[in-house]
Amino acid sequence: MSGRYGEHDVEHYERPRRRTRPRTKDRPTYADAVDALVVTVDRGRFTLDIEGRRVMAMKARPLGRKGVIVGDRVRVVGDVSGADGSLARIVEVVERSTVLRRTADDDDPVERVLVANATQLVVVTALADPEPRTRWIDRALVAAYDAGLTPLLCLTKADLEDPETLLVTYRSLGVPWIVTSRDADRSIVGIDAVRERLAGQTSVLIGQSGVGKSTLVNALVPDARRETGHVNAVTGQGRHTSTSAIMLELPDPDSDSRAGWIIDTPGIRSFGLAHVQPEHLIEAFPDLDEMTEECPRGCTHADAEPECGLDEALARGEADPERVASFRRLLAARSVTDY
Ligand SMILES: Nc1nc2c(ncn2[C@@H]2O[C@H](COP(=O)(O)OP(=O)(O)OP(=O)(O)O)[C@@H](O)[C@H]2O)c(=O)[nH]1
Ligand SMILES: [Zn+2]
Repeated sequence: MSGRYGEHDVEHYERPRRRTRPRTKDRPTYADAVDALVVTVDRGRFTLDIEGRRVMAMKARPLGRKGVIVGDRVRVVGDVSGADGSLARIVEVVERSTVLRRTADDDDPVERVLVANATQLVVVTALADPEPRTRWIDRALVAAYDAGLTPLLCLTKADLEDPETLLVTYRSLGVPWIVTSRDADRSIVGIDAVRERLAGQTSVLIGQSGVGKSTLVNALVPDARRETGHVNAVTGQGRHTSTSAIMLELPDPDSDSRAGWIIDTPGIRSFGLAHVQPEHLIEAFPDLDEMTEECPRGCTHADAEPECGLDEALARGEADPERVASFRRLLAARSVTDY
């Protein structure tokens, strides 16, 4: 740590006030700051990963009201030792490559940015117990496509129900999927395949209550509970963090290194999707997007739109009716409330 960035001179590297959107490049005053990754957020305190160390930090004043969320890559100054009682300061948030967000909805009145820089959204659904809810899956997929994350359907409890019934609904969308089940000895069949799909990725796992998400996380990250310290010894329940997201290292079983990152989302059960624009959603389906070039201005590409290019492509026999129908189902899922 350099004396220049001691405890008390935070103001000295405050940026000129007129610049509202700072870029990462021209910031010579932060030259001594180190790179870190935000792994948890809890009431204004941030747990960072710095070269494998866990370091507590808070926002420095220059950041103002700018949000810092799980998955953010940040620059920090101050005490970055991670020693007990130490506290570093976050002076900068590096531009995010992706942002997973939710609009305010019935469950949560505030629009939130949930997770930064994730690459994959793993939609965990049980094939039975509880019954799969396709509306909910559709909404999760919309959130993934809108955020630019690759979706992965993870279908659990295949020991209770054949996955085929559910898969027919998603095949024409081309959603990648993976199936797990529980063996007689209670081990999870398919966990190695899941691990392979998570390697090299930063994967957000979401699922409704009881689908087996914790079972998966515990199988993938053997010391997940210890690492997060989020399980209350009395109730066995996780303590709620303000973003309800926790970043965990996915160990590589064949080496000491890390295979990827998992972001568990206890408490995130729904997605408000009011922010999703049809024009943006269709970009996740380049073949369909191409067919909408001649659409009337403002066309949402929904069923009832007059002269929608999707209908014209269907009429010419150039579009797969099931794929168009599935895309339109996703479009409609943006605004349903009974999921
Ligand atoms: N039959 C069967 N049961 C499973 C499987 N995976 C998990 N379970 C059971 O399903 C129940 C719910 O699993 P959890 O991992 O706690 O589910 P969760 O999604 O984390 O649910 P919350 O804790 O409410 O968020 C538990 O009783 C598990 O033992 C599976 O592949 N097959
Ligand atoms: Zn259209």
